[in-house]
Amino acid sequence: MVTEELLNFSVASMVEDVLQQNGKRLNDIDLASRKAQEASLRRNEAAGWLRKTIGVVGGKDLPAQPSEEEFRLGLRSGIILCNVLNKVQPGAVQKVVEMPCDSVTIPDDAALSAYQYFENVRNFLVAVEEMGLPTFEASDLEQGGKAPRVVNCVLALKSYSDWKQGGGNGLWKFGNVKATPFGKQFVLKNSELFMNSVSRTSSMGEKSLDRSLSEQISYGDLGLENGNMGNSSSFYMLVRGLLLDKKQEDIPIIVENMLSKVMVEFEQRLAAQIDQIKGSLKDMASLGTNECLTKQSSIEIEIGAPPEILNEECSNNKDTNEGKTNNQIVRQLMLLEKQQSEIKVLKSTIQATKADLNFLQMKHNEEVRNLGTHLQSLAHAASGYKKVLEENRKLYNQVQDLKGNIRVYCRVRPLRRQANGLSTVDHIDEGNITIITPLKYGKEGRKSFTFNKVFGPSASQGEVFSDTQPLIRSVLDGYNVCIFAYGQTGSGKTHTMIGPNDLTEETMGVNYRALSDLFMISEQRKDIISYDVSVQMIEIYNEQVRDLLVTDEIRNCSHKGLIVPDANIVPVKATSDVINLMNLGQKNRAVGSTAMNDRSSRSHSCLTVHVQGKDVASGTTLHGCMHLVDLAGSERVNKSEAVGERLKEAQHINKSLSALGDVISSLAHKNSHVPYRNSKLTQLLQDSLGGQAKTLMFVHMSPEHDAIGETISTLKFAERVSSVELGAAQANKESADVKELKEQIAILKAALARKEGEPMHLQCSGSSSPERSRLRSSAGSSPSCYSSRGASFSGDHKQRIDDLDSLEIRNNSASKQKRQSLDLQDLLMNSPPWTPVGSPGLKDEEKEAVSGDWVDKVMVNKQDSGRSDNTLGSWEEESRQLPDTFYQKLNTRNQIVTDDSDELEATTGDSSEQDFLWKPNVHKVSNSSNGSNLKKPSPKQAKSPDISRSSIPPPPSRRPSNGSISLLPKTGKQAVSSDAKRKSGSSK
Ligand SMILES: Nc1ncnc2c1ncn2[C@@H]1O[C@H](COP(=O)(O)OP(=O)(O)OP(=O)(O)O)[C@@H](O)[C@H]1O
Repeated sequence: MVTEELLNFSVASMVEDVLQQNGKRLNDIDLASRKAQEASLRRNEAAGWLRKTIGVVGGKDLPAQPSEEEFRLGLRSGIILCNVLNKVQPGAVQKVVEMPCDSVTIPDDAALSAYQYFENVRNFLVAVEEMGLPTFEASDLEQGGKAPRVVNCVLALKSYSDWKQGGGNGLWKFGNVKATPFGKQFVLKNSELFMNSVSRTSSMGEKSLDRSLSEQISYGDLGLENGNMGNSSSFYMLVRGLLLDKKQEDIPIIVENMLSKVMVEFEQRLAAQIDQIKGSLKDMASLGTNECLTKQSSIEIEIGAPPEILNEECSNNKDTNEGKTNNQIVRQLMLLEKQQSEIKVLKSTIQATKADLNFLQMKHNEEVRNLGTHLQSLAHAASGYKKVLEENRKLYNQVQDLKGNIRVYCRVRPLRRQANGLSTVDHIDEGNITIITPLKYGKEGRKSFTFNKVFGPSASQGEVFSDTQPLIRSVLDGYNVCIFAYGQTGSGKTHTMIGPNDLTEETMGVNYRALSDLFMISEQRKDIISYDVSVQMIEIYNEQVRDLLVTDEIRNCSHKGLIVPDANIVPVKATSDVINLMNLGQKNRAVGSTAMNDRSSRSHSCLTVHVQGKDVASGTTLHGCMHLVDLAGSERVNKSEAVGERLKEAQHINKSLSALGDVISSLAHKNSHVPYRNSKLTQLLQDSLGGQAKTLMFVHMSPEHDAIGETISTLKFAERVSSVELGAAQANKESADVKELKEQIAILKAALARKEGEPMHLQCSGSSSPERSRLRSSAGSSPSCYSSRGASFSGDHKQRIDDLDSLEIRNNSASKQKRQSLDLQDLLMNSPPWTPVGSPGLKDEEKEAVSGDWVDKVMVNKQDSGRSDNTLGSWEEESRQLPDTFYQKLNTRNQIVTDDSDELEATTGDSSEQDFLWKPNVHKVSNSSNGSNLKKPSPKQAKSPDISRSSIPPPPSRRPSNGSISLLPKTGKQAVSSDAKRKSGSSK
């Protein structure tokens, strides 16, 4: 419904305005032509409708577009009219008199039968009148009659018929005629023509006008109904006033004109109104969506029409852009509304999805928590498993240590670039390595080796060293340790032991790290034990031992063969000292370029670290020694393309390495004879391989395919090495009491010497080769001069002496201890029975002798006293002659708790010649109540070849007859002076 505000005019008032404005002008309209045209159109319409209703045959007498005359003639019989009426309103004319002949053929002037004429037309007019339709006079069908009246009647009937066909609902809008067939109908006579005119206008096909008029009337009706009839009477009066003085025929045209004006006015006002609405809509669009929609719906309510109608109204202005915009806005609003409802749906979907997600997340979190717990338990189990593995490994190593096995760690060098990424290593697993072998080496093309540990190509220097650390601790605990690197040339031995050329803290090798650790631990223990550390560095080059710690030129350590004690032994206080020394040693080392390695070591190098510790509280001393050996690499001379000097070097290297192989093989088979003396290298390593040292071998392998032959033989050799049992290592410790006892012995010796009455230095200088003599004399009786090989050695006596011709390896602390112990034995052997214990009155030089080369002096003294040719019998004899008080003294000291070096066993080997094998723990002199105290040898013991069971040393008869001087460890200067001494001795 359009309110006054929105549609701010009523149809009635508008019509009134138009009528008032235009009423006067209507009179001026020239209606003549229009009247004729109008009459013709109406007639044609009436004729056409009649023909159509009655059919072409029934209406054959009436042309489609008849003239006025033709129209009159066609209808004058009344037959067409009656039949049409009956079609529209069946039974309206009860009886239609048909003409005996075709009415057209009857001439106009021929008189129709009165019956025909009267009956049909009269019946028609009566029926029409009863229907309330406009009628005409029967005479209007006669010549000179008023045909337009007939036309009006027909068109009214048509109008009625249309209304009826449209359903006949409500009022017949043109006449208020009730659609009752025959009842009296009230017809407003005054409006009759007006209505007919309207009907006519409608039937003229002016559809748009008709529709507009209908709508106007509809709206008009609404206006009237709405009570805007305050001026309806004036509107009525106005119309009546306008039409009153008009001829009846002119009225339709006047009304029509008026209506046209009304229409124009109405359209103008409506357009203005729509513009106003559009403005409102634009405002709404600029407002929020919700307000917009609210406003839109309020407008819809007010207008009383759905948006489609509004759209339709707007579409009337299609040609204007504004109309389009309006359409768009409305559409957008609808779209917005639709979107809003969709958004609502989406929101609820999102809410549901969110709830689902929360649930899923909760579940997920729960699962993650469960997994976490599970994982934790797994990790716990895994760490437990790892711990067990680690424990197993430790236990295994402990068992190995107890058995004295040589530990073997395998290290694989990274592939060379030229190898194209093809490695012979299949996989590495803790202590196992599997290599891919050519078919000839194994059925499967795979071969596995087991070692204490295997390091892959990516293992860092730190990782490699970490498993070596416990050994370093052992050195400080008084053990002898040997770490040596073995492997084919170029397999990474020097890299492991020293590091690459460009040394950094990360790339430092075992040597540096070991020394660094040594100092670190000694620093940590300094409140309990004070340590002295000294270093030697030698190399074996072409079967010659050379001192590497010399600043001028590398020199052989001996004029004849090599005597290692002559090598510089340099005290060191800090890692930096060691680094400097090692750098010097490395510089002096024989290195050459081969086809296999740019920086190939052409010698075996050995860095020896001596550690002496003294327990601050108890005074107990310990001696540890560590050999760090970087062997020269084995090489196939054809591969290394060695010629000349290099070839000679290679031959020496290979020879010494094969000698090492022989030694290992003998040890593995527990042969009684081990061929140590076959090379300088095996002599050097004799302590470590045959003694009680803790020995570790780093076996290196090159992963390239062309090295597979060497790799397999290297790994096989390493496996054999790992099977060698050396016996459990023992710490070299001696108590303060033992030390004291030794001092007493020294005093005794000094006293003895004094008693002999000969100045020792004279005897000493009189010796043609004192060192050799000493070595020879002591070799048979004591291992004291064999420094690090100290406690145990095998091989025949002759061999030992021969070994000494060429090599004397600097004694370590353990051997010093042994020597001291054996000095006691010497004393026992050589002291005359009358020698008083603890002879008083030592002179200053005697005291000096005690603290210095007392062993040499004593030995020389003994030798010169003519006892060097002692036989076993005479030695026993002499031993027995020792006063009981001496043994009492020893036993009352009750403190001769010695380590391995004090416990010795002389035994006969399988060889024809008598071997002396010094073994640990055979005899222990202890203060335990039932312990075996040092006793005077019984005659039985003396005779028995099982002298080894006695704590008494081997017979002096084994000693060389000539005098000898055994050298104690000396530091740099001492070594040089000793060397000079030796030289002068030899020249004599
Ligand atoms: N673990 C490693 N990581 C990186 N490079 C390595 C490793 N091992 C060895 N190399 C490199 O391989 C080359 C040969 O190594 P190295 O000189 O140590 O071999 P070698 O066994 O001592 O040889 P030779 O017996 O001929 O003296 C060197 O350039 C070295 O830096």
